[in-house]
Amino acid sequence: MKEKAVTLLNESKTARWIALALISTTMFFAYFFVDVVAPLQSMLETDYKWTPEVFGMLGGSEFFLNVFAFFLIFSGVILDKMGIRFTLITAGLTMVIGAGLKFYALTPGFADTGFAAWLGSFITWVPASAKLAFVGFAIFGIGVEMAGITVSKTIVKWFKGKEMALAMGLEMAVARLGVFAVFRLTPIFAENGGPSNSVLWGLVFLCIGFLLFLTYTFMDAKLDKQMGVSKLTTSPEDEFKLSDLKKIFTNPGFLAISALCVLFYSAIFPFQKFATDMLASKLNVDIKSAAAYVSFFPIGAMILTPFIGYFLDVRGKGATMMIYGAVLLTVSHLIFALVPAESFGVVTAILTIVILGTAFSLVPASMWPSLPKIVEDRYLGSAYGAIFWIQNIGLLAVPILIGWALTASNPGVSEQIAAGVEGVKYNYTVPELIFAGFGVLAFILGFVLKFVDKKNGYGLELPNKKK
Ligand SMILES: C[C@H](NC(=O)[C@@H](N)CCCCN)C(=O)O
Repeated sequence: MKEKAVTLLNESKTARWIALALISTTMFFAYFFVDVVAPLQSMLETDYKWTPEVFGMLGGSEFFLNVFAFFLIFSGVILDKMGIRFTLITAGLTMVIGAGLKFYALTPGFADTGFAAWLGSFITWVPASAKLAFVGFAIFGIGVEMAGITVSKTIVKWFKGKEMALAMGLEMAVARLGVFAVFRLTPIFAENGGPSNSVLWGLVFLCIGFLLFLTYTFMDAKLDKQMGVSKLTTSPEDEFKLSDLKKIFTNPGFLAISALCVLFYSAIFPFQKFATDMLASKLNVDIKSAAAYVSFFPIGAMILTPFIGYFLDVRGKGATMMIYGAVLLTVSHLIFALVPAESFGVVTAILTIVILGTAFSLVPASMWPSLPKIVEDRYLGSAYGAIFWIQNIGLLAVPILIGWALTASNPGVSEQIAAGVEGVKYNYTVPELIFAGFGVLAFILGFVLKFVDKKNGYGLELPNKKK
């Protein structure tokens, strides 16, 4: 009897783009929540007595448990052991719980409790609301990074051998749109109810995101059923083993790409936190205008990333793209560092941001689809977890390094600002040179990656799409 051939769900273009839309929309909401209070620094200072230091600590708390309690490593292992559906639901719930705690920290309901009084009784320069918000944001941080690695593995599952880099590029573009949306929407939400209203909206969005993840799991279950994936069909050699972690951390391709990743992202995300003040000081404009220039950065990356992804799918050249990205990263930070303020106008600022935005498209668009070429599928989740963990160490440490370098290279400036002296500004030459230094190291690592690729035949320069 002739067996009926089953057309897999991921062979249907419509089905795989619907799957992508479901998980990407949740990442939009997740990235929205990451920066939900970013534009509200002064409101938080007035309404909740959060000093700039306290505000800065909130950013670090997102990475705290992932780095120090190794949650990102656990998340990768959970993903490989328990599968995509379980991990997506866990990630979605963790984000909602963490966000809920952060919202509660900002409500009068919490401020009136004995718990708040107790939290406020030690390390008194950090208000109780901030302490609870740190805990909530650290829990949310576990969820958002877990979601990030699971979404990457999901895209590989649906798009490998097809439009994989384009799909990853589109997912990142949608996530970057979330960062843009936050700068537009959060101030409006806060005008009608303060920072807690903005966080409440972020929480509502995350609940919708959780439902989208849940909807996706039905598609995932159907695909697995068609593929015949079950505990019975998975042979022991296909299963993830804890010893695979050793394989990941001794894989030369993984080590090279992780080092490139931490260096590159250390000159991107931490830069974003300082960029507004840096441009305001260099251009001698107010914070609002400087922030408007900086908002071109995620938007530029958002527009370019899918195009670069498409190019990588049909033409390849992933490792070369990462080298070009590192060059552009270095050039843009050198311009910020070395062009004197007298010759640095708005046009130079926007052009430099466009160069940086191009780097921010080239490297992520080629880096994330490269990992499945370097490691085996059965431990791909752990590999994404491990690379994010290494990256998170940089994202936690570099803002502290930059803050320290800024203070050390501008003696007396913070004291004058605190005393209300008008017209005093930081000079960002040293921090910008540090960012440029990361770019130079990333450039060297790009060549190391190209070398190990040639030696081990990963195929990083080959197109993703099978003809
Ligand atoms: C896909 C990649 N995501 C990450 O690198 C995350 N580990 C960090 C997200 C931090 C958000 N502030 C990316 O967005 O390029």
